[in-house]
Amino acid sequence: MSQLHTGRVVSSTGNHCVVADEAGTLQRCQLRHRQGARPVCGDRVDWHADDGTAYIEQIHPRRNVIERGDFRGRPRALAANIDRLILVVAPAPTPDLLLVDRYRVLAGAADIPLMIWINKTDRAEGAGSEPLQRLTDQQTELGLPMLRGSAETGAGIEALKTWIHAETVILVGQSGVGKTSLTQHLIPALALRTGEISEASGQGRHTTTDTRLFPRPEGGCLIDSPGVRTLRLDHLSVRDVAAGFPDITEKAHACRFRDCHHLEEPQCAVQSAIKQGQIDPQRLMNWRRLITETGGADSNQAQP
Ligand SMILES: Nc1nc2c(ncn2[C@@H]2O[C@H](COP(=O)(O)OP(=O)(O)OP(=O)(O)O)[C@@H](O)[C@H]2O)c(=O)[nH]1
Ligand SMILES: [Zn+2]
Repeated sequence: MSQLHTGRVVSSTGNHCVVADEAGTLQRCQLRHRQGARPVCGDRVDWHADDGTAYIEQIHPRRNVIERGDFRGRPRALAANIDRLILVVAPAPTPDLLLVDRYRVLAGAADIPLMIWINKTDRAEGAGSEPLQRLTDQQTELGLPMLRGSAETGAGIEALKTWIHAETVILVGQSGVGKTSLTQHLIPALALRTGEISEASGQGRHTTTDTRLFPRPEGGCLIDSPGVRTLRLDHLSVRDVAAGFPDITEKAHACRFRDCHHLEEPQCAVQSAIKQGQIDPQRLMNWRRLITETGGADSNQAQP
């Protein structure tokens, strides 16, 4: 048997994938065994060449994996062995706060720290919008990291680089917020296609259609992922949702009823915290919605 090589998956279609070695040399590989886990972006794999074809022999155990629900709600792995999830938002398109909460839950369930990067600070449009303000207030109240800047002007990028340093970081978020532009800015040698509308060709926007990992010259890796409209979390548990809402979960301990739904029960500590401006009422709405989606015991009463 020829030599066994080890590398990191930079892109995958399931049965086929591209693997990078330490030096960044790319190798197209295919799966030897069709059963079992499919390699995803960020996986470490062993491969070896056989009759001119490179085969994946095994996927190394994953430190963590980001899974989202497919159209039927079944979990689908998106990326593995991630150090940090960067949720990119922008003044425009308007931030979707339910989507933000979905990502907070997803990151918590995979045990990956989440930070928010507010992009396009060079643009006036939408800069003082209510959703963006709410989002930053929430992030501050939750004590979670947040940075801002521009992939266009480079503002704030140095601070972002300090955060990323040698980590494997995935950029996620709505379409058009600037994930590919940021990737481009952080790895200038790349020539990626961003959602610029080409006047000359009139062909409209190019958007990212697959998840791809790019090693950074300074160390670490950046994963660019396609923009999403929503994120299904049916495969997660009520406990995962609760962990994504520490503000609500902590207050709920002081509710009079242990099974309080934080609706109109007397002495509800969550409702009091909302009245005192300590919790954004939208967080409670999103909590209820996600608890229902994950099939919580509360589901029949926790309808929004
Ligand atoms: N003014 C300004 N425009 C930006 C900035 N970042 C990205 N854009 C523009 O926003 C548009 C969308 O950028 P992309 O990088 O393609 O966004 P994306 O998040 O990768 O989008 P998808 O691939 O669809 O998920 C492009 O026209 C970019 O030039 C920024 O910081 N400032
Ligand atoms: Zn309550």
